[in-house]
Amino acid sequence: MFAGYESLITTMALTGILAFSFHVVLMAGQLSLGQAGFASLGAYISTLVVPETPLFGGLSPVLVGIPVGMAVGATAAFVLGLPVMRLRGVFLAIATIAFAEVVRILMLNAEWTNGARGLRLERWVTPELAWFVLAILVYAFWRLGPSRIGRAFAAVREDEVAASSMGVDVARTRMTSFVASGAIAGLYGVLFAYFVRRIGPSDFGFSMMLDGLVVAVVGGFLVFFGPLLGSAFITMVPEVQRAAGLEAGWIHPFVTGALLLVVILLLPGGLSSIAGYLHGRLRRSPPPAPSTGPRAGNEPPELPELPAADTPVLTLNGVGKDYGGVHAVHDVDLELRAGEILGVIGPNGAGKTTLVNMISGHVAPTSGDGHVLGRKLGAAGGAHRVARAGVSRTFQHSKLFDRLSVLENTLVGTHLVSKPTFVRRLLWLPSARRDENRAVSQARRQVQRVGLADREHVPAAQLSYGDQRRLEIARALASHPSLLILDEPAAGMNRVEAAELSELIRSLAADGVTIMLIEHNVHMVLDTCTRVVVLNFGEVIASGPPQVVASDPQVIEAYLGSDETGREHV
Ligand SMILES: Nc1ncnc2c1ncn2[C@@H]1O[C@H](COP(=O)(O)OP(=O)(O)OP(=O)(O)O)[C@@H](O)[C@H]1O
Repeated sequence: MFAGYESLITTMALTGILAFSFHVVLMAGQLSLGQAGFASLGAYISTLVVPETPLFGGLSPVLVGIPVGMAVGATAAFVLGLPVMRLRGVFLAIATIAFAEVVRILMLNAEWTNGARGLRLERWVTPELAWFVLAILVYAFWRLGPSRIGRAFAAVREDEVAASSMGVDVARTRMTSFVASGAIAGLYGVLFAYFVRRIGPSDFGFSMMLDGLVVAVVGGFLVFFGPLLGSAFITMVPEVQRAAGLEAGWIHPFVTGALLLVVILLLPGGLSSIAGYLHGRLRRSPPPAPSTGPRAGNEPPELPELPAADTPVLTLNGVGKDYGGVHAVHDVDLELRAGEILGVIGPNGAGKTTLVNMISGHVAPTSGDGHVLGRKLGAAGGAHRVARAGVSRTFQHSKLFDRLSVLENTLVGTHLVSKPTFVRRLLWLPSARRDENRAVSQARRQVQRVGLADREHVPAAQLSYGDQRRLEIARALASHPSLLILDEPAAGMNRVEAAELSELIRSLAADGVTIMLIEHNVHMVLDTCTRVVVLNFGEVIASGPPQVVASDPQVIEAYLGSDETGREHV
């Protein structure tokens, strides 16, 4: 069927498959290069089980090896992931390269692998089979993108701290993408082995890692068809070279390297981002929501009850946090009851952000104890578990997912109130669409609530500063929090915008949300809050109704009357 081109066509598909094993970790913001090791283990171990004759009905024996190779790759990734998943960036890359090298040396010295001479195998992989497997992968990644786990990958890639405060279990999400990468690399290993007919340890060396990475990066990891484009492009380089009569061996690596450089410098989203750009330009109407979009009559997901008015939401007893010799927060006692709007004010460096970081689980206290929504402060598990208890927050310095749109950012916020959809999306089950629509509906409500409905498809990075603050609030609201912590939400807003924000906060409290507002805009705090706490040098120096606190001489001395803060005075 592909007379004369079988090799080229199969190589293109196999390269695409290899690139997907890099794509899935890049999607979650990780640079792993251990795929050569997973592929090697998958390939060698599958040779122990793949029969030497066709299966019943003439099916390719490699079909037996595929699940084995995938299971081996996934298991190896899981075992390796346990120690290395705590590493980031270049350290993760180095650790995974070391793993691949260890596997290569083991295979080189083992007897059953035939050492450097390698193993001779039958060719059981046809172009049709290779492309069939690649098509399944493309389909799976297409369905993955707008699913709940796909959004979690994107959130972890864009900002791990923000992702965890939306309830995304960052460690688990990173491990999931790593194990998926191992499974796909194992799959590649099996197909590669039964295509080239002879495998040796050197086939799974550094150049294989680089090839896979280059294809994934050149194709682009923000769009599901990136590896497909990348492999088509890179595989064609030697063909074009041959057609042009350029036989020199250095041309291929040179062109590949140059291409990688051009993409990194000029096209960080890879070749597939051009397609995405053209798609956006050609479309007159705004692009659709990342999932199927809500339909008339869509209900938001089932949301848990908020705590009844006046029940304790937060209790702190003598809580403190030291950084070396700095007492960022010292001996703070605080109680917050459902329905309250608590303002926290104080000069720069007073400890406000450290206090909320302890409450939201991003920082562990060094002294004292406390409970937030029934969860012990500083308990193991991290910020995503605090979020699961019902705490949601914004950050002093915006932590938006810059490359995601307004709606996509807010959809990540629905993580805790939506259901996993990936497997059901693969099977095209109507319940997956219904659940996605519910999540979109929940997200849209929050986007509307903060006044960003007309910008829901704009990437977060392109919003004005004030709109970014609003988007952070929408994203925090999407999880239907019992306690909403707003860290300087009015920073950069003008008086009108701040007044609108104040109105929004009051309406949220009227709906039963308990709010903690850290703000330097004292007018706004006094207008909005039911109670105010003043921090100075990490300690509470005043607490009570806004007007009482505002006239406290100690507060005037420490904060309100001090010109050095440069803040608005009462
Ligand atoms: N990670 C850290 N390591 C060392 N010191 C820190 C750290 N985080 C905060 N601090 C110190 O703790 C103190 C309190 O800082 P924090 O950011 O909580 O104050 P803040 O009231 O939020 O200030 P601002 O209004 O400027 O945001 C400051 O002295 C700060 O330098």
